[in-house]
Amino acid sequence: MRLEDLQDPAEIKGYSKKELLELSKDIRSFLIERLSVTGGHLGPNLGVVELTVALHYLFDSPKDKFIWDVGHQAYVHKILTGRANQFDTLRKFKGLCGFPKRNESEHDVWETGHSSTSLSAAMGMAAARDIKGTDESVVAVIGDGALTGGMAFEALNHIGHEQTDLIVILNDNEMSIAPNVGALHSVLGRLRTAGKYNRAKDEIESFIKKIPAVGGKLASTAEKFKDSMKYMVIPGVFFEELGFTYLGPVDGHDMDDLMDTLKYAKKTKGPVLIHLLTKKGKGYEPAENDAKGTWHGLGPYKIESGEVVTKPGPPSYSGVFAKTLIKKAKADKRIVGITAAMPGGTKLDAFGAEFPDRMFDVGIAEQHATTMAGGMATQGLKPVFAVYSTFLQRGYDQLVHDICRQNLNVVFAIDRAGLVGADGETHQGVFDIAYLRHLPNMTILNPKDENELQNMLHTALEYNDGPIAVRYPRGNGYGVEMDEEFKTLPIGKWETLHEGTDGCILTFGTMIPVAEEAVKALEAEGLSVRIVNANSVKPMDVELLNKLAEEKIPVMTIEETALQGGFGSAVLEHFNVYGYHEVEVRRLGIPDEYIEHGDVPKLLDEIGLNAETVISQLLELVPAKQKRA
Ligand SMILES: Cc1ncc(C[n+]2csc(CCOP(=O)(O)OP(=O)(O)O)c2C)c(N)n1
Ligand SMILES: CC(=O)[C@@H](O)[C@H](O)COP(=O)(O)O
Ligand SMILES: [Mg+2]
Repeated sequence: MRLEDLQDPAEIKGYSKKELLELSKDIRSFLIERLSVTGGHLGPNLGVVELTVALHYLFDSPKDKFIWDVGHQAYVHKILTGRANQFDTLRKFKGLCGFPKRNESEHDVWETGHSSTSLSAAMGMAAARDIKGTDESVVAVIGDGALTGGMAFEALNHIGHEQTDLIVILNDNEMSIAPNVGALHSVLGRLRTAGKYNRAKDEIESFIKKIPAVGGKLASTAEKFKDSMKYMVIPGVFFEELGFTYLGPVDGHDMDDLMDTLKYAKKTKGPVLIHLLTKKGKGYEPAENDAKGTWHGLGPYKIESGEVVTKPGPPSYSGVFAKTLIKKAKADKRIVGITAAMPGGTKLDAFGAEFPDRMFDVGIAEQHATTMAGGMATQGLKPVFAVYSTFLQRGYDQLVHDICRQNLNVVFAIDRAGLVGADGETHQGVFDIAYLRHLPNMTILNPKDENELQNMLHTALEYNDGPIAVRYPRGNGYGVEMDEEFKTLPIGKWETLHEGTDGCILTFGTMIPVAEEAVKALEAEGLSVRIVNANSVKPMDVELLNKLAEEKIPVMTIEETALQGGFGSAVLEHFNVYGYHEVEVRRLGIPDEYIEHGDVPKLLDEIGLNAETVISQLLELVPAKQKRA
C-alpha cells in the first residue's frame, strides 16, 4: 500500500508483524526521500518509526492521546494519520506544520515546539479523564534531551505523587540536538548499560520453560508471558523512587519488545515509564553517524552522498557572534559562555572549543541558565547567555526577579530574533522586545548588519551598568565590510542613515533594507523621508525623538517584532510622557496574532511588513502633515 493512501491509523490494526515491519521500512524510505527535498527534522523521526507504528497499532488514536514532546518527531504520526500526501508542503507557507497542530488533525491532541511540556499536558489530560470517568490511555513521548528541562521534573514529581494512570515513553537516543549532557544523562547511561530488560526477559523465558508441569504451556501462552513482564521492573531506580513503574531499557527498534512492553504498560495501574533505547537517524547512515546534530533538523540534502545543500553566502549572525566572543574572551578571562542545549545553533560550540572550561551547556534549562548567569555576575564574571529569542521566554521570571532587579551584568545574546520561518508559530522570535522592554535596568540593542553586531557585542561586554541584550536574526548577514578594530557604540544614540524632511522612519535590524527600498521609491514621488537606525531599542534617543516632535515631522516605526509592547509602542509612550501629543505616528510590525510557518519574505508580505506598505502608509501620513502646515 502507498503511504499516501493510508487515511486512518486503524487501518494498520489488522497488519501482521511482517507487514508492520514493511510499513516501518516504507516510512523510513519515505522520510529520507521527502525530507531530502523539503528539509525538516530527519534524525528524530527516523528514530521513532517502530515506536510510532507500535503505538498506533496498540492504541486507538484519537480516543487514546499521544503527546509528542517538542513535537519535532511527530512526522511518522502524521504519516500514519492520513497526512503523507501533504509532505511536499512540509514547513512551507500554508503547508503541513513541522509540529503537531490541532487544527491539522484530530490525532494531534497537543501542540508543541518548545520542549519538556508533554508530561504536564499528559497529567492534565489524565486528570480530566479521571474526573470525567472515561477510560482512554494517555501516552507522552519525551526525549532524553527534553527530560533535562525543568518542567519535565515538575511534572514527574506531581505525577508520581498522584499515582495517575499514564504512560511516559522516554526516548533515549543519547542526543539532544548535540550529544546530551547532564547528570541525568549519566543516570540513564547506567540504566542503559545495565541491560536488565533483555536479560530479565531471557531469564524469565528460560525459567518458565524449565517448569516441568506447565512450563511448555506457559511459555507458549502469550498472555501469561506478558504477566511475567513485571519482572522487568528494576527496584530502586530513579524513576521507581519517584513513583513510576520503570520498564526497560527496551530496544526501540525491536517490534516484539516494543509491543510486549507497551501492552504491559497499558494494563499497569499508576504511572509507567518505558525507557526506550533508540538510534537517532536510524536507517540512514549519515544521520546515524552524526555526532554534531547536523541531521537533527536541516534543509535539503543529497541522499546518495549525504551532502547537505548549502548556499555560499556572507557569514551568519550566529557565526559573527561566536567569532567576536572568542576574540573578546582571549583578552578578558571573565567572559564565560552559556547555552541551554543549543551549542550548534548559537555557534557557541566554537567558543567551547577554544575555552572548554569557560563554556557551560546546561541542557534545556533556560531558567537555570538565566539565574546561573546572574550568580556568575555577582562574582565578577562576564556571563554571556546565547539563547534563541523564543526560548528565552522560558526565563522571564528569572529575568525580572534575578537579573534585572539585582541589576546584574549579564549579556543576553538573543539569536533568532524576528521571524524564523519554517519552524513557525512556536519559534518566531517576535516577543522579546515586549517582554524585555518594560524591565527596569534592561538595555536592548539590535544591529543593522553583521559589522554592527560585532561592535555591539563588544560594547555589551564593555558595559558594566546592568543586564544588556543584543538581538540578531536567524541566517546570514549582508557581507558588509567588517571593522578590524571593535568600536564602542553610544548606547541611547541613534544613527541617521538617510536625511529627509517630510517624514521620518525609525527602524532597526532587518527592517532597514525595507525602509531604504520604500524611501527610494518615495523620492521618485517627490517625498523626502529620513531613515534612522534606532539600534538602541532601550534606552531610546530622547534628544532625537524630541527634536522630531519639535519639527513636527511625522514618524513611522517599523519593527519585525510584536507591535503590542514593541518599539513603536515605546515611541508612542515617549511622545505621551514628554507631552508631544500632536506628533503623527504610524507603527508597522507583527500584528497581534501568532505567525505561522513559511519562508520569511512570504510571511513578511502576508503581514504587510514590506516596502509596499511602508510606501502607502507614508503617502497617507505625509500629506496629513502638510495639510496641517
Ligand atoms: C524550551 C526549548 N529549548 C530548546 C529547544 C530546542 N530543541 C529542540 S529539540 C531539542 C533537543 C531535544 O532532544 P530530545 O528530547 O532528546 O529529542 P531528540 O531530538 O533526541 O529525539 C532542543 C534542544 C526547544 N525546542 N525548546
Ligand atoms: C525543534 C527545535 O526547536 C529546533 O530543532 C529548531 O528547529 C532549530 O532551529 P534552527 O534551525 O533555527 O536552529
Ligand atoms: Mg534525544
